[in-house]
Amino acid sequence: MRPNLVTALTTVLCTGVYLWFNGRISVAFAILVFYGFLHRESSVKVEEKSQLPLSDIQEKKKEKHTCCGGKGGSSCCSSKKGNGGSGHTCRCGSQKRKPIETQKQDVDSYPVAVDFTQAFKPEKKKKSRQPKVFSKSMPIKKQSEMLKQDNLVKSAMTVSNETLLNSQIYIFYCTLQGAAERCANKVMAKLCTMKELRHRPILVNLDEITDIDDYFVNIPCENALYLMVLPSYDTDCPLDFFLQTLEENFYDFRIEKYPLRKLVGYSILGIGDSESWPERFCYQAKKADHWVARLGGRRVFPVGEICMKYDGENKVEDWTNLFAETLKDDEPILYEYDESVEENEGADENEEMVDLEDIGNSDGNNSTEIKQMVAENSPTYKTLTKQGYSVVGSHSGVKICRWTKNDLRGRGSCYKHSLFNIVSSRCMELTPSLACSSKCVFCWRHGSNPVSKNWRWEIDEPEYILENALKSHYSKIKQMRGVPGVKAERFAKAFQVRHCALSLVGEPIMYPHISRFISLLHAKGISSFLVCNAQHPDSLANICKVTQLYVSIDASTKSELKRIDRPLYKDFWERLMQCLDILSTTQSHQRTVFRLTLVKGFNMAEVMSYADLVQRGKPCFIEIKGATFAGSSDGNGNPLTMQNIPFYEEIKAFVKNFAAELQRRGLGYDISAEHAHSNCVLIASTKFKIDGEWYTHIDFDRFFELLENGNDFQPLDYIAKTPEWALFGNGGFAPGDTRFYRKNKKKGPEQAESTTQQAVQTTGSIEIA
Ligand SMILES: Cc1cc2nc3c(=O)[nH]c(=O)nc-3n(C[C@H](O)[C@H](O)[C@H](O)COP(=O)(O)O)c2cc1C
Ligand code: SF4
Repeated sequence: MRPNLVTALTTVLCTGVYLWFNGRISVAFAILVFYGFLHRESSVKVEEKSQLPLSDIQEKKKEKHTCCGGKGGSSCCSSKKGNGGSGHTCRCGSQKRKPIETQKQDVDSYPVAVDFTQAFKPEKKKKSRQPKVFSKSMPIKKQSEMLKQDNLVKSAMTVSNETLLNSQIYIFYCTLQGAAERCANKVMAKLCTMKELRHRPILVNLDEITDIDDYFVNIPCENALYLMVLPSYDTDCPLDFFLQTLEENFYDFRIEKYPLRKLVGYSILGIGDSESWPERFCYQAKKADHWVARLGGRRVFPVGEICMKYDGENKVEDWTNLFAETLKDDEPILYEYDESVEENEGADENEEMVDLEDIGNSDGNNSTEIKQMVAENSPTYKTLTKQGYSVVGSHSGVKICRWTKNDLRGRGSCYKHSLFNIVSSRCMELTPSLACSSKCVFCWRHGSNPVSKNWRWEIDEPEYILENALKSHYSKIKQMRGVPGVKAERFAKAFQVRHCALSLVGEPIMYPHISRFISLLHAKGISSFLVCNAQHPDSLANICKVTQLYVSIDASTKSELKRIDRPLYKDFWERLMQCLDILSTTQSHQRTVFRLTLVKGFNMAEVMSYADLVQRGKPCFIEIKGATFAGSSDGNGNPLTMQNIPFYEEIKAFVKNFAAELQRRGLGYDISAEHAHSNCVLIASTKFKIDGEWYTHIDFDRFFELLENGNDFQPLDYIAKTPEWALFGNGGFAPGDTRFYRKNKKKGPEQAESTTQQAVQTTGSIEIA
């Protein structure tokens, strides 16, 4: 039964009963009319409800019980008619509703979907837009910790713990042609006139620094401020190594993240040539600026970019004056680095990951990306050619050594003749890599040849190098025909090279195709003497058969080796140890030689630790030679003076001690041969002493025979007897040659030795073959 019918029947029944008991007709009529009115209202509502779907009905029921949370609106507990109602107060805390028109405007101006999930969380503190200012009292260490935590490394305001005027300014420069040095001196002169500066600036040639990390990982003092005067070169230059080191330090996980944060600040003055290199104008100064900032440096003055072509020095003066003014201002500085440089880094990294062998096989299209080691228009090229080198291709060099010239004139061969039977007039001195991974103090390099840990240049094919090296060598030999005293027979034979000393300068084993190159030499009947610096164990382990394999042992302890070789690798000592192990295992089939170059005051003190190295590497021979003078210490990064050059007597004393120590340990070595003229003595394994006679010489014909046979062979398989004149105690000068003495020098054994000393020293040259 429908509810309104029941109500109607009940109403009519009640009205009838009321009239039965004498009720008044007018009242009964009024009741019926009132009922009729109510019935009509409720029927409309029931009709409306019956037209809604069930879900909507349930929704409406829910709405009824929802609290508005104090916001008001259609679901408000106080609202009777939803959105249609107006003007009443919400009991659950809602404010008075706004008129509909105002509501409409608000809806338009808010996001359509509002996320209330955060609405009841505690309100977040708004991020301050003010840059952070580190107060002076905050220690630097704490600053850097804060920066790490806050990730606030790209941009922040900084002040230093020290005033700029109280800083110790270091003016670094790097130069090839002298302009940067002149500018650095100018800056120095200006700063020295500043009375407010409390410390006199210090001028430092970047190329003379033994270890860049001494300044760019560790800081020399607490109040250091760096100013760098840097040129740019689009060819290889020493600055490449500096920049590479900064970058490597940034990515080196062993190094504290922001080592240069300890600086009071830094600024860079770039010099270049905007007319000739518009695209790359001052690019290396900008790169240095980027990496110093990435390493935590605080730029106190913008990078100078000065074109030196016109009026450069005056512009440098203007920049310096502004820089000097800035030193008087200790206001906070915004720390930032240039992110655009970083964006390109990915590309660079990918380039570096290109397989070296692939580079060699490429069609040359990479030339825009991969530089030439020594490009024809580079300052290095000019320096090398001035010094008599012929640059072959882009990374190899040949030079006729002075012993080759001497031998052509019948004045004696180099020490390798008396020690091993190499004839100097038939020897070509060559390097397939002018670059090196060390900066030895006795090297001729004068700070201009490329340095790098690994190969990162274009690669020339071995065939090309050999063909052109021989051409260059022969053309230099040809020039000798007019020299007085040249012996016709030796001159003719000199056009058939029989030996190749792979040393000269640089590090030959860095050349990626070194084994192929050696095999080409052998195919032409040229014996190979490969000298390596014991820093590339992987290449050493893979090297092919060599006539004689040298490893330079320039010092016997880690600290001495660091001081004398100035190696680029941080793990240089471990690398040396690995190389020694390779010599005594994988490469024990080779005729191996330790080469010691003795430098007084650097590496002559210890024989015990040298003996340790011999015990480990078990070489066939130990060649001990006094260093020769490579020029003054004046500006070329070479700290040696004449005081560091040992006399032959000192060399002999060292060798005797050394041999005695080896014998005391029962290692089976003894002194065998010498070449007094070169301050050189040979200690050999007693395996090469057969029936009481030394066999340190090489039978070259036999060596090639064995190679051709293709079977494995050992050093003892191609030995020859050491001639009498070469044995230790006999001087090592070959009969048939005429000893040449300089004017006003007396003859005789003792005098001859000291004359040698003088002759070698006055030439200022260095024989490292
Ligand atoms: C081979 C060569 C390459 C150069 N490459 C650039 C270059 O890429 N960008 C630049 O701004 N200047 C370049 N320069 C100009 C030198 O940076 C400029 O002459 C500078 O003053 C040399 O400084 P230095 O005399 O101290 O070596 C180059 C100069 C030479 C000789
Ligand atoms: S010094 Fe070296 S390059 Fe010169 S002749 Fe001797 S081995 Fe050859």
